[in-house]
Amino acid sequence: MSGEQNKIPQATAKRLPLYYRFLNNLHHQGKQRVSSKELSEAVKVDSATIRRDFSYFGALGKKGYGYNVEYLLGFFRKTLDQDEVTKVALIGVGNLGTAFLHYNFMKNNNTKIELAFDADPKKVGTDIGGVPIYHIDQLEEKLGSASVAILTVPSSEAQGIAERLVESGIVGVLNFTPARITVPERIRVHHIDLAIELQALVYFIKHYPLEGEHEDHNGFKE
Ligand SMILES: NC(=O)c1ccc[n+]([C@@H]2O[C@H](COP(=O)([O-])OP(=O)(O)OC[C@H]3O[C@@H](n4cnc5c(N)ncnc54)[C@H](O)[C@@H]3O)[C@@H](O)[C@H]2O)c1
Repeated sequence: MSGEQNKIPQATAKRLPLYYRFLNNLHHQGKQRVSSKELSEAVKVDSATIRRDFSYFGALGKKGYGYNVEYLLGFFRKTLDQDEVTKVALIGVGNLGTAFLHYNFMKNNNTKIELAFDADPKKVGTDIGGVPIYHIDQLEEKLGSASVAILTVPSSEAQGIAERLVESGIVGVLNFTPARITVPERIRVHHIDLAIELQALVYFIKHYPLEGEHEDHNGFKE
């Protein structure tokens, strides 16, 4: 996301892929318009938030008409750089990595795992779901124009591999290992830890019981 969209608040920007996925489905079903209420029920974000979010992109729904699906999709595609495929590399083809390779990310957006790396000679030279697996020693040679990497290696390997990725021009890392990696400030790292998410969910259930209030999918009240 870049350029003129700099002014969109981060909370709004985070919801864009969610909106995009739903609108894309509507588009495939041949729907031309959608109301904020329909959107709200589908993506579980309250309609006031949706209206505020959409106002940042100059999409003003009309009363009794709703939003034009095609206009919104066009906007999202541009904002999320969906016209261009972002090439993703996956490092570590174990339990988790294999599952990701089987999942077809392209179904909903233009982010695609193009290649994978592993240290296990039994895996090198094979492919999963059409994604070739190279030896980690070939990282620098094969990475090509991939700009994002998914890290699904043992945590002890994470820092070393992250450094090599940064050296090779990767600008974003989706880190599934429990290791907190240190990278230069210009590199964006998103950390995903199911154990921590589960613990947080259980804590929220206990301490913040819902009383019919709407929360976004990260549990934040609007
Ligand atoms: N984020 C989560 O919610 C979550 C859930 C489960 C596991 N994990 C983490 O994800 C990581 C992977 O878990 P898993 O169950 O798939 O493990 P796994 O042992 O099945 O897979 C790890 C893979 O990494 C490869 N590998 C090892 N060293 C390497 C190196 N230097 N370079 C390239 N590849 C290398 C191994 O050959 C193996 O194929 C672990 O760090 C684990 O703690 C995270």
